[in-house]
Amino acid sequence: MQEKGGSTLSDDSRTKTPHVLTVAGSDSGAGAGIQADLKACAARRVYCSTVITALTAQNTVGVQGVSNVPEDFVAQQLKSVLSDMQVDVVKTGMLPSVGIVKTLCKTLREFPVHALVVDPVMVSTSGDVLAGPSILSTFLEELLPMADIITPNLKEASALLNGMQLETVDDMRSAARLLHNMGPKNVLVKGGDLPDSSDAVDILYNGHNFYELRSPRIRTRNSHGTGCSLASSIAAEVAKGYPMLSAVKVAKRFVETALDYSKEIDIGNGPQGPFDHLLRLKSHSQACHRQQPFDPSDLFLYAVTDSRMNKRWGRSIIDAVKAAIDGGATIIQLREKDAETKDFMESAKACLRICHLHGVPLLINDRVDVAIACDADGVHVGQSDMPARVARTLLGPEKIIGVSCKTPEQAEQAWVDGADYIGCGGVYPTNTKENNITVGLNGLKTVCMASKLPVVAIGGIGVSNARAVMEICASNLKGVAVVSALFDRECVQTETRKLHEVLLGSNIGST
Ligand SMILES: Nc1ncnc2c1ncn2[C@@H]1O[C@H](COP(=O)(O)OP(=O)(O)OP(=O)(O)O)[C@@H](O)[C@H]1O
Ligand SMILES: Cc1ncc(CO)c(N)n1
Ligand SMILES: [Mg+2]
Repeated sequence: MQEKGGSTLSDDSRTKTPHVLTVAGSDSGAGAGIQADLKACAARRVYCSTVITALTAQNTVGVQGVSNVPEDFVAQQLKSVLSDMQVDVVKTGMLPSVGIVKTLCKTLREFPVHALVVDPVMVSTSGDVLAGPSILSTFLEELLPMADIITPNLKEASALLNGMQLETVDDMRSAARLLHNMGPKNVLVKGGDLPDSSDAVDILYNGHNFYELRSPRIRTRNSHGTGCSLASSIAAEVAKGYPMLSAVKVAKRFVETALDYSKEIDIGNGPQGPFDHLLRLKSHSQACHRQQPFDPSDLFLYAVTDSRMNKRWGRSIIDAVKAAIDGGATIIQLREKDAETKDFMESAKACLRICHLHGVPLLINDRVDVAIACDADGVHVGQSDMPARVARTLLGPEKIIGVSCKTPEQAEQAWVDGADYIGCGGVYPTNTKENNITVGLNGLKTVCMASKLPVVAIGGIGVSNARAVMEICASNLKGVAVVSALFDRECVQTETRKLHEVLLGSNIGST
């Protein structure tokens, strides 16, 4: 065992994080270059270090300026990274001078890596020159023979082949074969710019077989940086250990998915906008749905729907939610144990619109997938559902997570796992849950005292006993959660209103 930074991990027990080093130019608009590489690697879950070869002043209109990084400073960056970090794959983008290409090749001979992905960037889609023809011979003589794959677009393939005309998929095949003769193990000729093609067609050639990779062409303005992102994603998959053909297929599918997700993004006034690698950006109207972070006072009157009760009373889940909100419910949880997933998603989306219109948060019971798919405000999980810590990594920091707890130990775990509140019960016996152990008012009080989180009481609570529950006088008991007392009744709105009045008269209502 070796002492390392205070820990006693031996070297072979350190897990290896796949690592791509990108050697490329900065794009100030952040759609392409280093910035695209970082985002693509993050999206593909691979660590990415960066050696910057040039700064470009660039936006969605074009490239307004270029300033090369001095060759010896590129060398210094390369050495800093490669001498310390375990890089699996080097990916190159903009290499603006012969000196920089030579420096890179020399350093790679000194610090060999598992694979080299070369995106022979020369001209941006806007038509601006990023690496002039003077570098062609160094590319051909030194860099290409070291590459595991090169990924030229049509113009770049043509430039590397002395101006050969490339207009059809057959031309792309010929180009791939000729480029392969120059030494790289694989050649991917990208057809993003192929005229009149309803598909995005790329040709991969490994010296033995041709693979025609097709995906539907996404109709979008936001395709700036597709080339850089594709090459980085290939590097990321190779760094994980995938063979080249799988890596290219996954990378292409990734670019396609991100382009499709990003169709509506509106950044910049030029002809080619950036896309969203992380599939996370939202439009302003979507982002405004629910501005407030979780407020524990929302737990005041917590209505939990029940599909069987709705069926018994012949009401839709949407009508049930509407009536509860009209009666004064302050938060809604959809608990649909029997619904088909597709129906559940549709109803959840409709309920979400209603809840947001009234500023009421909507949580989904148990089904983290449904919560993510319809962008609900959060989830409520039980002790045998997905652990709150896992739900938190899936849902992100801003969503609400509640956990059912009966004991102080469970309440402590919910806190450690990053939950926002706990639901404690059953306080009283209930027929909503079979074989449910009742904790009683004493159990509720014990959990409240032990919990660092706000608590909502649940189980057999209604108009007749809500006051007694609130009178246990725990400052973190913020409200009551109810199912039958609202939804197993003729008029949901009336029952909710009655309960609301009782709660207002209790000590939390008055504080
Ligand atoms: N509209 C589109 N829909 C789907 N896939 C696309 C689209 N445009 C490009 N692609 C794919 O994206 C990848 C990059 O191809 P492209 O030919 O655009 O590279 P490039 O010109 O080097 O990119 P850049 O715009 O960064 O310079 C390829 O796999 C290509 O098939
Ligand atoms: C910095 C940089 N690298 C690569 C490209 C090619 O998309 C670009 N436009 N800018
Ligand atoms: Mg292009």
